[in-house]
Amino acid sequence: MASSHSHSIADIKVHKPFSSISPSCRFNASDVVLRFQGAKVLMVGAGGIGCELLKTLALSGFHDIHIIDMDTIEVSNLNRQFLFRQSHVGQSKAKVARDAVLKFRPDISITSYHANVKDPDFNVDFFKQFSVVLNGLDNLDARRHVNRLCLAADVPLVESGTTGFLGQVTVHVKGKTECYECQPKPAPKTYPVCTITSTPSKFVHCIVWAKDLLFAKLLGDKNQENDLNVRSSDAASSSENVDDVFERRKDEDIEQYGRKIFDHVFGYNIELALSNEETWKNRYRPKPIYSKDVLSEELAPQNGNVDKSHASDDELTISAMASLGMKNPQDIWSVNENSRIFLEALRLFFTKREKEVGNLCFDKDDQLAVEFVTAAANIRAASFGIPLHNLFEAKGIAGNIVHAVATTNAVIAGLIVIEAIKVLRNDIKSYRMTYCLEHPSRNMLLMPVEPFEPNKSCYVCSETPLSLEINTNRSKLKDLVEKIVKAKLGMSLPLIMNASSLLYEAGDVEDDMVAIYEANLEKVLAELPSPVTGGTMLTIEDYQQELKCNININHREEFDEEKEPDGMVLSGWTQPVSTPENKDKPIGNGASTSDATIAATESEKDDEIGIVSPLKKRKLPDDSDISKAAAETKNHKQLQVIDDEDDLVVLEGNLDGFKKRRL
Ligand SMILES: Nc1ncnc2c1ncn2[C@@H]1O[C@H](COP(=O)(O)OP(=O)(O)OP(=O)(O)O)[C@@H](O)[C@H]1O
Ligand SMILES: [Zn+2]
Repeated sequence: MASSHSHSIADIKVHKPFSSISPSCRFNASDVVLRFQGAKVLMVGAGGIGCELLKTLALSGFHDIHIIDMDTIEVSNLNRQFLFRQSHVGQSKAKVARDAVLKFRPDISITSYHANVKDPDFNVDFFKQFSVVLNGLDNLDARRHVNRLCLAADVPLVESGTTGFLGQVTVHVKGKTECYECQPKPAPKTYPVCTITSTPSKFVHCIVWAKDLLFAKLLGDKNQENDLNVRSSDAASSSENVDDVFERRKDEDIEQYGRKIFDHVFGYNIELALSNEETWKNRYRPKPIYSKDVLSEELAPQNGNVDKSHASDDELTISAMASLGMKNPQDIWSVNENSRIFLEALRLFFTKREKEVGNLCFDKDDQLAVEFVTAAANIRAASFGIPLHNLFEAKGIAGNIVHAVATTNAVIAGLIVIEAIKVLRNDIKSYRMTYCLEHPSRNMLLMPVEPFEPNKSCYVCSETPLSLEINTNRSKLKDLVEKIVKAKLGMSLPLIMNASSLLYEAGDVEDDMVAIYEANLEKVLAELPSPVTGGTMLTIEDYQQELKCNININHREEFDEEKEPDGMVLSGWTQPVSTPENKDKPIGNGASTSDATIAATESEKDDEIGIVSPLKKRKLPDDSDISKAAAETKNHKQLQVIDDEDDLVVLEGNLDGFKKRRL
């Protein structure tokens, strides 16, 4: 490798893989190699992006890579997580990924951790040992956690995400660029409970009802609050405790029980709802459906006539479709077929998976659960005049599935490594956040944008994020409240890692007082949306009514949709914030879709994730910026697409004299 760098050649160990990418790279090669050798890299996530990333890092000359992933390999990962094979199913992703890469790069060091990155072992000191952290995660919660640890440890973070054809890579360096949380990340779309329980108008509403209410009520934790019966319990006669309907009596035949549930939720509840004329003045009036109307007694006799020979005893393969001889997940079932699947799935849960009943959570990889939810959603859809969907579609909606595209992951992994190299070179001026687009924009498929500066009012990375005004004359109380609020709102970096346990100094305040304030504050703070996006006044009173303190929180700016560029809306990452449907509801923390609120990401065809056109550009480079960026990356391999032709064309090498290569 030709180099005029001042290090002696003996210092420079040139690695074949690196030399193979270096000719088109404007980095000073020897400098980078040296840094690579000393660089200790932490990767979080060994999934779709992670597998690509580990391979690219290893082939780019990185020598010391640590990788954390909490998952084991599933069959559904094999189509794109190419380091894994069928025989690895059930094994640790981090470990198998490590072993696979060591086979072709035996001379490097890869350390794997089969663990949750939120484990306390991965603390600030652990993070401090790394030169850069690279995220290949799939959820907001873990991303936030890593962001905060990187800030606390002062280690640069390269963050990434993909959804189908869309992808994003961003660089977060404390004090230099915005942190991952400088811009609030909107929560998954939520639906008002009444839309779900009473007035569904889209298939996704029926799916949410079937999954989060009916499935949860019949098969999940009985102690969880559940709005399934919200309407009927309002109107129910006092003679019947409606909750008893869902309990299976000891002597009750499973077929009888299934029909009782069916008639209650699809028949009786709809009739009750219809009794409120006001609701239906401007709406489609739903039709009650009773089992006797859609199923003849012979079709589903008391003891069942189904062919059970198909049903396997392996939990995740027990299938109502198999047991009814229905094979194609892309067939749309009739109401009769949906009703048979509904009853059969319920029967199979209560007979073959009895032990799990009461503990089940919906899982898109659980065949029987998907069948049950598909059937229940379809019967409800039929009742409300909503078009029925097949199992494949219903599964996609229920599991918020946007099919992963392996190529996007590979492109994003490459970009992560490019940014990591810039970070190691401390080449701040050339940091870019890069968007991978579904359709080329201004002839570009990859859209580089200069990173933002830190948001001065970001409550995570700025020094004085929230102003607290505490009106109390007892300074100890003031301290305590401040600490608790800090811990709860995540304002102080090391403390937020312990958000669940409140921090106070022993001896400051008496224990019983602390307990009282804790309880009271927990309650108040729990109501705060997080991240906070609107002005809120907290009033905290202690139980003894002796003290009163008001906390006035000056919130950072509201999320500005205008700043988000076209089409860059990633599930669980960057999404539009509010829709008329949910604008009155507080925005949750987006970390989970399984909490008490009914949440789902809209993924119906007519409203697909990622195609959000009304949004304006964020801080896109103007044409001169683009040519500047192009000039800066002149010698890089460029991946671009010409959009005036249908064929995908890759521009290779230097942009001045590029040659087109047809794919
Ligand atoms: N808190 C966490 N600690 C460690 N690893 C995590 C954490 N959260 C997510 N991950 C890992 O991040 C990876 C994300 O990869 P990816 O987006 O490809 O998801 P997947 O679970 O492999 O695939 P899919 O969800 O599409 O079936 C997963 O392997 C997951 O285990
Ligand atoms: Zn920030």
